[in-house]
Amino acid sequence: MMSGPTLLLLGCGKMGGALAKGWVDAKHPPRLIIIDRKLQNAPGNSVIYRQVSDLPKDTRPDFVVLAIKPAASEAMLRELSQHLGSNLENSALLSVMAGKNCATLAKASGRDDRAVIRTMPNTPASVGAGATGIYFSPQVTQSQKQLATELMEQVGDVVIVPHEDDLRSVIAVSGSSPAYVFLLAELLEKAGTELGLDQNASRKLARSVIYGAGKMLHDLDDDASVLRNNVTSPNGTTAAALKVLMTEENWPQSVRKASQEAVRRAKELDD
Ligand SMILES: NC(=O)C1=CN([C@@H]2O[C@H](COP(=O)(O)OP(=O)(O)OC[C@H]3O[C@@H](n4cnc5c(N)ncnc54)[C@H](OP(=O)(O)O)[C@@H]3O)[C@@H](O)[C@H]2O)C=CC1
Ligand SMILES: O=C(O)[C@@H]1CCC=N1
Repeated sequence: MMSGPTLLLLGCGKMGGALAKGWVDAKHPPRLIIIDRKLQNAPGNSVIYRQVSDLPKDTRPDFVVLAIKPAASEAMLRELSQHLGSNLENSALLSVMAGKNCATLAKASGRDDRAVIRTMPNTPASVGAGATGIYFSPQVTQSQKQLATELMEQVGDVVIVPHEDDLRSVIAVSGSSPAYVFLLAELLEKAGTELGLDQNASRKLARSVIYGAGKMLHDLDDDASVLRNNVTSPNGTTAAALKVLMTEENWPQSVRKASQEAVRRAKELDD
């Protein structure tokens, strides 16, 4: 990695906190300055302030990382640009927010031509196993692109997308979807207990299978369908179960509809 950037992280909640934890635990941790109302969320080696007005005025971040709710972002950026003045001149914005496009964020930061890196990470970043989609606005320099890519690669896999709107599809595929996987863990655990297993045993098995299947998908090159077929003995138990799940109106339709709903909501948030 090039010399570590200074990050000003706005918001250290679920996503900002996951990134901060991932970065602090990474091989080349960036210098982390955090603004969050809940002061207790800062991981070790970072500096935290409760609000923009507490930040030293000579702070010169390489990246302002926006991890607050989209609705709060413009006001916070306006306040930051007034507070830091010319010290914000060369900073790029790095948004992880599901909403607010590059142009809106640049404008709120006081410069229409501000470099904006829009990303869509996910909470597995907290354990270095994240997946992030990145879009670079035309103003982002080559060295900013490299720094931002390396930064997100420290907490997982990175995909760079050519169009800003592609980030909505990234939200559907990897931003929101850890929640579906956690839901699957909940449902498997519940099904196991309903079938008579002790709850702790069911919980352990459900969590372990998702980890194991995830590790195979991560470590092996085989298509997911090949891995699925390897489990599916002809006329066996898996075939019987998949007959239910793979019926068009069950998982295929549900996953398609859920993805479309995530994209619809992302469009609403994206003004
Ligand atoms: N959660 C996820 O899995 C993902 C979230 N994102 C994006 O990340 C962003 C944040 O989401 P998430 O982390 O879930 O939300 P959280 O509410 O958990 O985190 C936001 C944090 O910022 C703080 N905050 C907000 N405004 C201010 C302010 N003006 N001054 C100081 N602190 C402030 C909040 O404090 P308080 O609670 O007191 O308001 C909170 O601690 C969203 O834009 C979302 O789209 C992207 C990918 C995945
Ligand atoms: O639910 C949300 O809006 C955010 C974006 C992706 C995951 N969480």
